Amino acid sequence: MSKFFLRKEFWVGASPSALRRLSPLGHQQRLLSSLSFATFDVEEISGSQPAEVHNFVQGKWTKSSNWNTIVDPLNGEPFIKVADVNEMEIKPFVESLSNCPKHGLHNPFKAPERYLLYGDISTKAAHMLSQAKVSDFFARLIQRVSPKSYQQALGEVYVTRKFLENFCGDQVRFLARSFAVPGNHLGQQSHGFRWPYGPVALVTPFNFPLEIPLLQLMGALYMGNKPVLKVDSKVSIVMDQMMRLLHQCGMPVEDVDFINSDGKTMNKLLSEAKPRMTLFTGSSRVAEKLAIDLNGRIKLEDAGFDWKILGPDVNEVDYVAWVCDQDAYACSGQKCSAQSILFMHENWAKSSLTDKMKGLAERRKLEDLTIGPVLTVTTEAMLDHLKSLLEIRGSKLLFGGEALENHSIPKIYGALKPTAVYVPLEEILTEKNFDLVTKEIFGPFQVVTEYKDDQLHMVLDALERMHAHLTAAVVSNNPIFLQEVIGKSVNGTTYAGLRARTTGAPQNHWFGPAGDPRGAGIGTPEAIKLVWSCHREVIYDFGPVPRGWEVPSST
Ligand SMILES: NC(=O)c1ccc[n+]([C@@H]2O[C@H](COP(=O)([O-])OP(=O)(O)OC[C@H]3O[C@@H](n4cnc5c(N)ncnc54)[C@H](O)[C@@H]3O)[C@@H](O)[C@H]2O)c1
Repeated sequence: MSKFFLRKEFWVGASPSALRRLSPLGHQQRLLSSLSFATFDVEEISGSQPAEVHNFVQGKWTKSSNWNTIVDPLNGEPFIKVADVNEMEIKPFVESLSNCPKHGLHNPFKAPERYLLYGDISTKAAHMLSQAKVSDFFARLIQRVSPKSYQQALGEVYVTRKFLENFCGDQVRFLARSFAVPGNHLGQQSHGFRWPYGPVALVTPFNFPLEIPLLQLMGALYMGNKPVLKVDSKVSIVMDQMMRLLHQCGMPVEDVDFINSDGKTMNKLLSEAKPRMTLFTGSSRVAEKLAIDLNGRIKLEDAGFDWKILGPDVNEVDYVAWVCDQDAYACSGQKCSAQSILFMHENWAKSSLTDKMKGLAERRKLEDLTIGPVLTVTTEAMLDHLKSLLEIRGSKLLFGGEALENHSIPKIYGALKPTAVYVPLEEILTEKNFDLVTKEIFGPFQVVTEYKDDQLHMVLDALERMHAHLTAAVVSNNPIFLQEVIGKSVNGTTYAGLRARTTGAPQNHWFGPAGDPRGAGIGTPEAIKLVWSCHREVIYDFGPVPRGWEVPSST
């Protein structure tokens, strides 16, 4: 994350309440410039003034019989009420989806002007997000529900805006570019088209409340589908506001339904509405269940146990230590691409790398949210995991390993200092320890290990045995080393070279797992086409029938 972000010193030392006021705009200016699409002032959401999140179905905002109360992750105050649809209330959503035919809302033979419409909507939405008061609104809203530093939250808004800019003008129709191949005789030609699935569903997690749902939603719409969107209720307030912005930018109200519910109700909706395709982003546990329930009509972006290998060539130790710190601990480790395990060549182990990583980790503080609440793993669970790892022979705590202090983060969430634990490579590979060591802890937690030249095959064996193949980094400028590691691994998004990282996921490169036919992608034209459209071949065969043609004998 780079220069477009705020100067770092601007944030250092800010108290949580001061942080609320700190943004490029400042509190006063923000109050003066209320936003036409927004239904609240982001700074005013509190226990005494809770914000509401509604559902959107069949062209209208609706409430439901129950409210799900979300607590402020920084102080436990109930601060957001989400209209929670229960299993008896899903009918309008099922009906709405079933109104969309399999051939979609548009395709190359139907309503092609909608490709242009979505180019226009993207232009307008990108323009709105380029306004400082709008990007600040979304960055602050993200921070309130999924606490991360302002730079990280603004980075999410920035990537979203750049994605929209990429699909302005004619770029949406170029996504549906077809190709033709000459046939066997005059009048025959085969054409390959990108075809929508029609009714589709999109389920997304809490950690990127804007970027993941918006990028996938627009991809679905660009290709001619009608999606029902479900975002984790803890953070769905962000897409509630984004839906309103998109409506203002001209998105037809019938095009997207937006539901707030628990996982069980969503599971029922999917089973009843039978979307032709579902994109699921979240844990592997739910992903595998849905794959069965939906008979395989699903694409997945699931868990990440992401690895980084430092090759034998040691260079730029400060830089590599900083990237390790960002990869493991930015967003309190709650990126699916977060560095979960670091394999250091012994040359790096002899350098000052881990000391520098420790120093950088210790700079992180709750005041500026460079470390903060962990929304799906409790402190106790993380400390228990650490304890189990420390029981492995030869393992040791490198740094962290303690709960955060002096905070009001509610007990349902986790609060842990950035933690690294060393486990010997030989021990990682044992049958007894492997699953434990390679368990994804969705928090500020990483395993560190060391290998020698003649142990690279053991590192490669560990990669082969892992279940998730999302992101990876091979930190080396030695092409032979890179060739060896890349050639013997599968991760879908692999960074290679001295500056390699595991996180980042900007809009300009593919992000997604590999090695699984159900694997989805996000961000690029290729990702959109793969996830949100299928291939249809139309073979034109106009004739003429050759002069003098006669009925041949049967074959
Ligand atoms: N691969 C990626 O691109 C990517 C991106 C972000 C997060 N993740 C992964 O997501 C996980 C963290 O998110 P989480 O723990 O909140 O995930 P989760 O699987 O618990 O929840 C994800 C979403 O699924 C919904 N859900 C839960 N059960 C459901 C069911 N039975 N049917 C339908 N929907 C259901 C939830 O309400 C939520 O909206 C981590 O494993 C992380 O690696 C992956």
